[in-house]
This record gives sequence, C-alpha cells and structure tokens, in this order.
Amino acid sequence: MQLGLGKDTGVGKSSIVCRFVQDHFDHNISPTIGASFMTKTVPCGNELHKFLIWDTAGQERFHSLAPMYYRGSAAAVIVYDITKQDSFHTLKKWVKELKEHGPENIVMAIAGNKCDLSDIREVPLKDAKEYAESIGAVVVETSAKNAINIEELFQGISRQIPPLDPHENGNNGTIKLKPTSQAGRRCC
Ligand SMILES: Nc1nc2c(ncn2[C@@H]2O[C@H](COP(=O)(O)OP(=O)(O)OP(=O)(O)O)[C@@H](O)[C@H]2O)c(=O)[nH]1
Repeated sequence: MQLGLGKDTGVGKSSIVCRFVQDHFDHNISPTIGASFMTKTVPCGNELHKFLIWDTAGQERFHSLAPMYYRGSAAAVIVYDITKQDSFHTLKKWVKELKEHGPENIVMAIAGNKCDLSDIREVPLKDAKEYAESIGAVVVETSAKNAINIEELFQGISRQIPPLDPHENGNNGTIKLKPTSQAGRRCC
C-alpha cells in the first residue's frame, strides 16, 4: 500500500520511516528535500504486505508538493511531536487538507512521535485520542529513537485497509503479495 507521511518539519517523519524500514535511528538526520521513497514488505498473517512509503518534506516551502504524494495513497500518516503543541495544530490543518483534497477513502493514522521525551510533553495523549476519534483516525504515540510502537503504527494502518478485489486493475501502486507468490492488487 502506498502511504504518505506528513507533515511538519522536525517531528520525526523520516526517522519513523528509517526505523520501520531499516531499524535504524540517526541523531543527525538531514531535513527531507522534496520527498523520499522507501518500501518495506512485512508478513501479516499468511500474507505479505508491501508498503510503498512517500516521506514528504515538512518545510513550508515544499507544502505545494504534498498533493502529488497523497493523491495516490491508501493511507496517510500524519506526524506531530508530543513536545510541541504547534505541531499538533499543524497536524489538524493537514487533516483538513486531506479531507478536502485527498482520496475519498484514505485511511488516516496519527503518530505522536518522540514519546521518549514525555517528561517535556506539551500534547496530552488524551487530546490526541479525542481528536483522532472525532475524525475516525488511528492514533499511536511513537518513538523512532527508542523503537516504540513503530511496527504497531504500520500494522494498525494495514488492518484498516480493505483487501482489493484481485481482479480489479487498480492504479494505486499497492500490491498484496501472497506467500505462494500469487500477487493480488491492493489499495493505495
Ligand atoms: N528524542 C527523539 N528525537 C527524535 C525522534 N524522532 C526523530 N527525532 C529527532 O528529531 C529531528 C528531526 O527528525 P526528522 O526525522 O528529520 O524529522 P522530519 O519530520 O522528517 O523533518 P523534515 O524532513 O524537515 O520534514 C532529528 O534530530 C531526529 O534525530 C524520536 O522519536 N525521539
């Protein structure tokens, strides 16, 4: 399934992808320019799910590029930093944009990242849960640094996306691979 990761600078989007795909954390990671793309295939029950992930740049100057990535996506992970209230406000703006301009049935997942820094938290988990519930989104607090809830975030998304009709010739780039190597098309 194709995913878009958005959307405030420095909240840890690239670090979440890096932890998920490579199980690695880089303290000196550079800000994303434009967007970067990574894939990961994970077992899910008796199937393999392939994630096609666009990690979009959070800097305001790249804002106008975002629709190119979320338009074809089955799901969007919108990330905020639990230590920065402003990032939670920005997240709400992105949810609004996705609702107005994103694919009709896009699955939205909210990640409150940097939960290893909960002693300087500005955003209570309760607020994030209430907001997520109000928009029908999955929410989880993550730490890319300490590898907390990263797998759970992507598994949660995977569970929300309905299987594609194997006869459907979708164009969203997502493939659900069977272990038998029969490929069925799926989402995105
Ligand atoms: N403590 C802590 N720091 C983190 C965590 N995730 C990312 N960081 C740090 O936060 C900074 C920004 O991380 P990035 O992954 O580049 O953030 P981004 O949202 O992709 O930023 P842009 O590319 O500018 O949009 C880096 O210094 C990371 O090392 C985390 O879970 N905990």
